[in-house]
Amino acid sequence: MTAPALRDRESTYSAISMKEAEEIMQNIATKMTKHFETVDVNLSILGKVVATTVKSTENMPPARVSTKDGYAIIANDGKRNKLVIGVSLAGSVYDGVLQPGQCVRISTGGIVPEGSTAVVMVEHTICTKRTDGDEEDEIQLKDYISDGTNIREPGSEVRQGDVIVRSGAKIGSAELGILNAFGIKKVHVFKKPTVTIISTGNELVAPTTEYVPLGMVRDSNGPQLVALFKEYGFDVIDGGRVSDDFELIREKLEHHLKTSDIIVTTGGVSMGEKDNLKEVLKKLGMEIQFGRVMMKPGLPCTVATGRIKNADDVEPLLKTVLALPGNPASAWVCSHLFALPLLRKLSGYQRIHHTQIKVRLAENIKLGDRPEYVRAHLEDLDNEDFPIAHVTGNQISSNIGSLVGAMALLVLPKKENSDFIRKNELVKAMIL
Ligand SMILES: Nc1nc2c(c(=O)[nH]1)N[C@H]1C(S)=C(S)[C@@H](COP(=O)(O)OP(=O)(O)OC[C@H]3O[C@@H](n4cnc5c(N)ncnc54)[C@H](O)[C@@H]3O)O[C@H]1N2
Ligand code: MOO
Repeated sequence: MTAPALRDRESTYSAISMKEAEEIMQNIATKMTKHFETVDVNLSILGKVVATTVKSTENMPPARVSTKDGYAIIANDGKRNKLVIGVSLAGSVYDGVLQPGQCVRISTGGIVPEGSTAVVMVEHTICTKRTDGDEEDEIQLKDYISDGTNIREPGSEVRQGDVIVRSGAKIGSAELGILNAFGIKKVHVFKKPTVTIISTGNELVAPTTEYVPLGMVRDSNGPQLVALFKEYGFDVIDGGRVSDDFELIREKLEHHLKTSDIIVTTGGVSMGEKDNLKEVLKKLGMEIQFGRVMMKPGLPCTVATGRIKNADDVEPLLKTVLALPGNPASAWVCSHLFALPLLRKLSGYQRIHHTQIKVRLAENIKLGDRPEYVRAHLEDLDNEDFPIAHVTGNQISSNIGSLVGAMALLVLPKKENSDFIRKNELVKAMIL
């Protein structure tokens, strides 16, 4: 480690624009290996992305099915009175053949018997004869109906061989539903990448610490980021805390690089005399892709890549370390802007960035000398076309309170002609 008096007095990393940083991340995402797996169709696959298109193996519906409770009839037999000759309820099939002047009582989902051409709703009939007071013998149609009424034809919804879930689709309730409807037992999906979270800093103590000595800080970044990536459905390893010691950080990173695709660290990336992360990454043979980004919060946000051999991999794989600033708001915002899109891309998602909408400012906001991602709470008002954005308090990067209740990141430019962006102006917001 360099002695304080000999350290660089200017950062050796020029601050690149957000656009450049995003392009570099895109490039990394393209180069990193995607993993695949074949999994059983059950609830645990929610959120995974399908890698091989799934086609139906049968027609839906498989046979002619009634869409109403009523009577299967021959529509054009010219007879309004029909003899009730049997029953076809959902789950039990009438296997005779219908003749003119006959009908079969049928329920929604019941198989329409052979010979029948339509189903008349019970509401459109009168019972004209009954046995023992309760068994229907004959019904009368109030009106004639046409052929095909209230019948789902075989394959009318999905034909055998049709695509039911396309490659690239994220499995949600609808996809899980249709896979079950067709009895698909296994699907080939993108394997979710593994991300490890590590907090660095001599000052860190366990979040459960009751009396925190002066100068020490409870580690909130660790649990916060573990929770963030879990919230978005990724496989997260909690790598715990490590002091600012160069060797200890190196050992911890080396250990976790073997089992993770991505590591997110917090702390130790700025100009402090204990800010070792960039040097450790270089020592591990990784290439720093960028070391500062012209953004607030998150100026010293650092990303490095390197080919690392997994214990069981023959070929070394490209791994990425996102070394994020220790300030809680910086770590959280940079995780949203850089880590989540990368994780999504590796998981096979088509849309990797947060949705952007326009929102109306509830107050004046002072612009800074860097483009800024301001945390905001959104309110929907009946008489307003756009959601109203309320800033979540003091936006200093150390203010963890600014993250609570944040539903969006307002994308604000740096100050040019005006120091302020005014109340009621429309600005872009990333929905979280
Ligand atoms: N001379 C300069 N100083 C600083 C610069 C600069 O350009 N020149 N940049 C500032 C900016 S911007 C940021 S952001 C911070 C980032 O610093 P580091 O990444 O090196 O972070 P640390 O110094 O380790 O920590 C900053 C702050 O955050 C607290 N922290 C750290 N880890 C955690 C954690 N796991 N849980 C909760 N809080 C944490 C830490 O105690 C510090 O208060 O640097 C500026 N300085
Ligand atoms: O870039 Mo830092 O996150 O402003 O304090």
